[in-house]
Amino acid sequence: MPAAPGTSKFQIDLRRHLRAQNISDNLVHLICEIAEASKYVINAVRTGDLGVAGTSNLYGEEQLALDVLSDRIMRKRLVHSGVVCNIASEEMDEIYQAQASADGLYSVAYDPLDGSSLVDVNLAVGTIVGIYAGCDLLQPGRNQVAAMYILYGPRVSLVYTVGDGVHEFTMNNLMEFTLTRENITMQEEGNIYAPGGLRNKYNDGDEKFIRHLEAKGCKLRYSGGFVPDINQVLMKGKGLFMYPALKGSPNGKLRVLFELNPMAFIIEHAGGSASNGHIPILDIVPESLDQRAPIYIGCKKDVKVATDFLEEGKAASGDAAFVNA
Ligand SMILES: O=P(O)(O)OC[C@H]1O[C@](O)(COP(=O)(O)O)[C@@H](O)[C@@H]1O
Ligand SMILES: [Mg+2]
Ligand SMILES: [Mg+2]
Repeated sequence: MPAAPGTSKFQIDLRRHLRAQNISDNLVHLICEIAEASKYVINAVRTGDLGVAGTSNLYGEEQLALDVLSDRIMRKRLVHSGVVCNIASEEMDEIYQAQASADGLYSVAYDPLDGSSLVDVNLAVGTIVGIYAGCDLLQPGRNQVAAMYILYGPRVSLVYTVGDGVHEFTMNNLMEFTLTRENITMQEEGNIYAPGGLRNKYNDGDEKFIRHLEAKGCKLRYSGGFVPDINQVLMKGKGLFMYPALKGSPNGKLRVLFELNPMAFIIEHAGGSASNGHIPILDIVPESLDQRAPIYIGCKKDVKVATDFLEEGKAASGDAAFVNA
């Protein structure tokens, strides 16, 4: 008996898997379009110009040619998908309206190439996407209807959730994404940690937390790429990634809309948790496109221990500023 189209004993493709989820045809189409766009991003990463673009993004960070090219690839695909209302990108200064509000449309917040500065040293990078129903992009991340990332590593993988399990697809020799892991789940606690930022700028609670992890014999696994570092915690199902508030940077470095919300949505649906140190990332009400927040994300127990150390550090220092951080 031949396998049904799109499936075989070994291969279930992305579109077929999405169609089995309880989501609209427009959302199936949108996620497949983003997957298609990633094939052009891969080509740019593998062969594109590594120089600077001569421009900067809304954070004042110098844009690489790859940032601008990846952003253009993603935006063009989203506009032509016909199902997108508003677009926000880490590489654009403001919201881009693809079409006026109408029923059945979605809005997309994305980082087209996270970790782009790692390409010239040949480390893994990725694209991060959060999807909302309708036209409002300044919503709490808990309102996302889908989140996904594409990881450009030794293998190209795509991870998505529409709120019913977290699933991984890997690109095959025909550049098709086929199912490789389904309903990925995190353990309660783990033994790896990815500590972002300069340690000499850590606040007391975070410094004590790291020493606790080292005393426990946890393994430091940090590449400087948010997507591969999160992917490692997710696929091993254990450990946590953190990019805390730093002395002089009370909101850390990573961006709520483009990086934290999509990853927090994925990790929570895999049974993990994500906090800014005080509340779940997904409960933050974004006030601006460029909003940043500290993040502790991964196994539930590991995140809880991190926030407990933060509370202790806050109480011990009694620092009013710290209390309100
Ligand atoms: O170099 P640092 O300060 O540890 O920051 C690393 C973090 O910054 C990032 O590289 C930011 O990525 P982009 O600015 O390229 O989007 C993350 O991928 C990573 O987690
Ligand atoms: Mg980024
Ligand atoms: Mg980026």
